Amino acid sequence: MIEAVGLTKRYGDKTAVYNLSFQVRPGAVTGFLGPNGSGKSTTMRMILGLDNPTAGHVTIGGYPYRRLPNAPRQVGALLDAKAVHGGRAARNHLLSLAQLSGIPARRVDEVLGVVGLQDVARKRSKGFSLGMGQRLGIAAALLGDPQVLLFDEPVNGLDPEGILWVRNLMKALAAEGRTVFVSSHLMSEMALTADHLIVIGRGQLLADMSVKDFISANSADFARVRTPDTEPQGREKLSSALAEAGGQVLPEQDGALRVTGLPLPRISDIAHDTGVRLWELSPHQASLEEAYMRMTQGAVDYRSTVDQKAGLQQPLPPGAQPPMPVPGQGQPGWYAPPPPQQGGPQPAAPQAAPANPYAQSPAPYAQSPTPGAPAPAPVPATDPTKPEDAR
Ligand SMILES: Nc1ncnc2c1ncn2[C@@H]1O[C@H](COP(=O)(O)OP(=O)(O)OP(=O)(O)O)[C@@H](O)[C@H]1O
Repeated sequence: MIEAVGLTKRYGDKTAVYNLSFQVRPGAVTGFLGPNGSGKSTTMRMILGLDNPTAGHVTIGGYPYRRLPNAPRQVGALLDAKAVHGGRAARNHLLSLAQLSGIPARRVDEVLGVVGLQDVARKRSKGFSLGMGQRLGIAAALLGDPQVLLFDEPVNGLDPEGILWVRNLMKALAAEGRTVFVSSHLMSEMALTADHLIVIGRGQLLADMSVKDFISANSADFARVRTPDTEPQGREKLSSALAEAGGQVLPEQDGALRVTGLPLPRISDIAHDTGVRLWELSPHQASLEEAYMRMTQGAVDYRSTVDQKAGLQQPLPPGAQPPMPVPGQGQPGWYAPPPPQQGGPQPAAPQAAPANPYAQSPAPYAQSPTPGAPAPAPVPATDPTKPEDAR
């Protein structure tokens, strides 16, 4: 098991990871999600003892990585597939790693077979495609037959067959009782691969829960309603009637309406009463992708101006910082409407820059996983996560 407690990393005045506490348990694939620059790689490097935390600590099987007995046999990692000596043949690269860790040469041939590189084993890796490089990195991670595996973006550059192979490999490793911690940007892939999710934004924990709970906690059930394209006035009439009845109505890009807060039979009755014909009335639940977008929308460091122009993101006033998202409280956006207001938290209204957008209370789904675990680092009076530059 991997356990992080109050993990914090600062580079100068940049806080890459702040007060992160979580556990990664054996026998499951745990997905590690977060927008670009949210601190995933930094966290993985601290787990592997490649970076020292500024505060807090992280252990594997109860030990910091550097004090773990026989670490290469216990922990395998793929961090950067390009970090290989390109002039060396794939097999020689693995052989040198094996020799350093006292792993027999036959294991090298075994893992080459597992990742499907046996036919190019004697070729120099500098000629490898991105996908072949990923496979070689995965082979290196598997070399010591470790119980704990970390993969940073393992499907980068893989074709659909390669992605399926990685998915099955991760699941098989977890089914053998191993601890599998895998970062990815591909939400749809995580939905198919991971059992559990740890989501971070700007270095802070946003969610620590099963994939199923993540979706139901963050996604909103909604109805898609479509009126005949030839009758735009019917669409307007229905929108007003639905809003009057307490529904929230948002236009979809294809001209349909996205309605929350009203059950399907009620929508049907309202359409009937207003004399509007329907071409579609269908129930939907936001996907993992949508739930993730909703949760991290305020924690994205880099966003395209084109997204704003296309209405995919709420434009912010000049110089304003987006508010940090609070799980369960959606932020207005194109991806999914706010959840129905049934006594739950009210969705956040579009906001100009709050005085201190990052000084939020802990996310409701991000409690420390271990009751009685050591208290995380105290929150300093100054805001440590404030980015150096306005993005
Ligand atoms: N060695 C370093 N020196 C200074 N800043 C760093 C260093 N390493 C990371 N950072 C900063 O810390 C933040 C987190 O970076 P990190 O690479 O951990 O994010 P990430 O979630 O892995 O991003 P991505 O998904 O884009 O790979 C970023 O703002 C990054 O610029």
